[in-house]
Amino acid sequence: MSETIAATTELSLTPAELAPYIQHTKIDPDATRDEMIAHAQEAVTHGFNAAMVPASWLPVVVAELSGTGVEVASALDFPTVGVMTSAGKAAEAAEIARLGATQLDIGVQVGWLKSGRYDDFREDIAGVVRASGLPVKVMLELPLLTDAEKEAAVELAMEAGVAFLKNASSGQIETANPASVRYLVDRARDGVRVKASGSIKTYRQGLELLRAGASLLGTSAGLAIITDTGDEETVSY
Ligand SMILES: O=C[C@H](O)COP(=O)(O)O
Repeated sequence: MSETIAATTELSLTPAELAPYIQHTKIDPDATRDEMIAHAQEAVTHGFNAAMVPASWLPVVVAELSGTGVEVASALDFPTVGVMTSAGKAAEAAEIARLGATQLDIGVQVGWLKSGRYDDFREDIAGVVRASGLPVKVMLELPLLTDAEKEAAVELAMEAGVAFLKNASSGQIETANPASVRYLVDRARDGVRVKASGSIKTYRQGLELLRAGASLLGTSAGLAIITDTGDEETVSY
């Protein structure tokens, strides 16, 4: 996995050099077996950090990526994000690990946080960390939270043992932006790192997020990003 990048505006990478930071994501519900295999092969060909795929496609993708060094990531309780029971999440997490994923993204129960159920919120995440034994990336859905809830969510997630803090699950919640990345980077400790996610579509956008301190970029536009020459493109958040 890529090393943490110190937040710096000096970071200079070509579009192709962003590949080792990109989690190449394919979560379309109608993706076919051939498309999932092609997706895995793209991850190898272009040197992406990981192929991120639905759990139901893990057997196919794990077989395709065996011995390549490309991480196989999956997500549970997605795209609904957070609403499965804690027991259901833990069971699915164990199954995802058994199927050969090497990383796992998970939603959080935002409503429990907002209801003050902090112990339940933490244990919901911790149960997945324990059951999977995998590095867990927690999707915090920052725009849905008040300032106090953001502070609590970050702290409780780290207490639960996550490996990565992630600003949001998708662009429907938040377009990944440097301010959210810096917010998480400033609070991450004990080796916890930050994954940026949500409508990352251009090279310039990806580079800005890495400069803000993100260690990984989750995106379904990996191919477009590494071939993007749009230096002049402006990014609005
Ligand atoms: O973590 C990865 C996200 O699901 C990426 O989705 P997106 O490219 O549609 O924003």
